[in-house]
Amino acid sequence: MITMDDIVREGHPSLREKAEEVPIPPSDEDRQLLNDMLTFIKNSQDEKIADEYHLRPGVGLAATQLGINKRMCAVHFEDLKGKMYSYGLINPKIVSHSVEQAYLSAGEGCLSVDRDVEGYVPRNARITVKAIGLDGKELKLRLRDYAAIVVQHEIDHLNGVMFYDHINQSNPFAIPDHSKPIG
Ligand SMILES: O=C(O)C[C@@H](Cc1ccccc1)[C@H](O)SCc1ccccc1
Ligand code: NI
Repeated sequence: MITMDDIVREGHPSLREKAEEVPIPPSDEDRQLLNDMLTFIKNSQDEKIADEYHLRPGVGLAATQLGINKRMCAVHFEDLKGKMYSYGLINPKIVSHSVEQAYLSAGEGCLSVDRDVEGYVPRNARITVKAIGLDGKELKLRLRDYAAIVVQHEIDHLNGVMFYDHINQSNPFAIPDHSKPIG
């Protein structure tokens, strides 16, 4: 079972590495790891389990946050309209995106960052992602707003990018052009 002890924190080199593509078809070991990552996120959202194992609630997790240099991430969340997203993504790739940007009004956090970092994180408002799913089949996701933000946060982790890299350092709450607040 993955717990917070398995999640590397700021300063760990894995968070700044570009992760390696996963060989396709994914091995049973890789699929098991990705399933364990998805289970961690679900557990982190279960009050009883999260309390018992001291899990920080999360909506996504990337393999690089476990110190594992593989292009895999998992997401499990409801968007602001109540639509459920629950995916293990292998070799995810953003194949197209909107010019329009979006940012979470509350800013972002990270399970690998044990501090609050204030400021807006501008991201693409709409993205199309291609990946291999947990079942080993190709999948294509068209995501917008909150869902697009979560998946971009995770794909960033696979490229060694942290959410605060996107924050305007001279004015963290500057509203980027062509961007809209979410939440
Ligand atoms: O560190 C991670 O990758 C997991 C993040 C993902 C994330 C944070 C902010 C915005 C989009 C994605 C954790 O989920 S941070 C904690 C959290 C929990 C619920 C909702 C938002 C953020
Ligand atoms: Ni993160």
